Amino acid sequence: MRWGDGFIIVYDITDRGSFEDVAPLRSLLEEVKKPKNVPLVLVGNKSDLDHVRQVATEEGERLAAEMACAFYECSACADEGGAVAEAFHELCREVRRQCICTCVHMVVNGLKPGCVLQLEWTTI
Ligand SMILES: Nc1nc2c(ncn2[C@@H]2O[C@H](COP(=O)(O)OP(=O)(O)OP(=O)(O)O)[C@@H](O)[C@H]2O)c(=O)[nH]1
Repeated sequence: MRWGDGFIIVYDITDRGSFEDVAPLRSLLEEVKKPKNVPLVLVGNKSDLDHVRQVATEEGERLAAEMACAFYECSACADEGGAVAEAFHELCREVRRQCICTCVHMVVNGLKPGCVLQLEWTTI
């Protein structure tokens, strides 16, 4: 988990336990990936199984708002609306936004002596 410019946290909308694991997982990410504000997208998977849903869409939206990240519900099995691809595209956009913010911050505040600037992202 030490490598990665951005992360998608996926829970299963039919499994409340997986939703409850999101917040601790996010805290762990923030701890491991310093500085803060890791580019993140929250995804509720298995939206085709609405009849056995245990997590409401609004709960996912609320958690994403608390985590200040984008939120999608999708189905890996029936991705008719293209939400899976959109979640990945949004993560790439967020990585770019934060990369630009880091550059602006360093230009405004100056590079500290001995500071190593490593910027990298992968084009998909
Ligand atoms: N109906 C439905 N099934 C899915 C979806 N995504 C994954 N699955 C199914 O869920 C099962 C577990 O999928 P895995 O990819 O192994 O994921 P996992 O992390 O082991 O997930 P769980 O076993 O559900 O905790 C498989 O049978 C998948 O086909 C989805 O969007 N909709």
